[in-house]
Amino acid sequence: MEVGFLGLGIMGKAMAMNLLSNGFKVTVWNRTLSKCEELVEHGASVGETPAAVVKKCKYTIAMLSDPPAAISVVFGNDGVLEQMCDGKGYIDMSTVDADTSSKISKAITEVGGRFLEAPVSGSKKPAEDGQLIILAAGEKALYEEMLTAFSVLGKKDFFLGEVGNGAKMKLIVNMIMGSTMNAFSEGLALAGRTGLSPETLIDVLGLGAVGNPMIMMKGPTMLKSNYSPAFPLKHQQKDMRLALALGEENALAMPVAAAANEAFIRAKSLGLGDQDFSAVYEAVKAEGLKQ
Ligand SMILES: NC(=O)C1=CN([C@@H]2O[C@H](COP(=O)(O)OP(=O)(O)OC[C@H]3O[C@@H](n4cnc5c(N)ncnc54)[C@H](OP(=O)(O)O)[C@@H]3O)[C@@H](O)[C@H]2O)C=CC1
Ligand SMILES: O=CCCC(=O)O
Repeated sequence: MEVGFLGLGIMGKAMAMNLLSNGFKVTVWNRTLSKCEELVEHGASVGETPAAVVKKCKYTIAMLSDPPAAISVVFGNDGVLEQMCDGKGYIDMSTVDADTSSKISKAITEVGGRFLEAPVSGSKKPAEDGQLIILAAGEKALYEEMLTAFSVLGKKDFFLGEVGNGAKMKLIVNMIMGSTMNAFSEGLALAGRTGLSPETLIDVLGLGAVGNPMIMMKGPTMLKSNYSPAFPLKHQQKDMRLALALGEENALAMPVAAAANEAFIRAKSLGLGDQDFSAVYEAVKAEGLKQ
């Protein structure tokens, strides 16, 4: 199977690499073209533009940072739409809101193309290991044609129906994750302020129901102030913002998520946007202290 791949950030690079090592022919493009080089060393071809990739490949996957990036790669100069035509499939795996996904779907299908949104749960390591959870929605037949690729990229996929449902599910999952990370950070900070050992807190949590995989994996690195990015904090804040908008559209107040969003905004303002999302702990710890 020959696929195009647009966007070689933390996730896209690992996913494209997985496809290559599982026998797929992959043509890659990245806005910063130099990031294609490592993939080329592993057998990928390079498309000079998103349009060139779509022209060459029947199926093109995108893994881009946010709604403006997803829109610009499709609608911009030399973008996906310029070569989209009958029978070609576009699979957007970026985390965006349902409106962005629907706008892209409409434009693609109006010119005869086929569209699937397929955001993922799971971070850098699951992407490297092919253990993502894929939340697909859109054209069912395209979903079925992508199952071979999805089985390489992920450990489980869900087909959730019409375009927008994958985006909504993904935002809800990440809203819960961001809120949980904030509650955990406050717990660690409070343990420290009260003279208790944060390490012991993690041990206690690990023995009970609250010690989920995220807490047990991130806790020790947070205590070492190691925030090498797996999931950049700026993307977590984007997801909180988009989830809050989804809540508002559905008349659901979400004060816990709103407070977590504020903490991520504060962390960004402290220059932590490119660090792992667990760096919100630094912003929480700094609260109430003289900067
Ligand atoms: N990291 C994670 O754990 C997970 C991330 N996600 C989601 O996956 C997506 C990608 O995440 P991740 O790989 O971590 O992000 P990165 O920040 O590492 O990569 C972002 C990618 O988007 C590209 N990009 C950004 N802006 C534009 C633009 N205007 N035009 C074209 N390309 C652009 C970047 O290109 P360039 O290299 O030129 O900057 C890069 O390829 C996001 O939507 C994120 O929320 C989902 C699950 C897990
Ligand atoms: O969107 C990022 C999700 C990260 C994760 O699921 O661990």
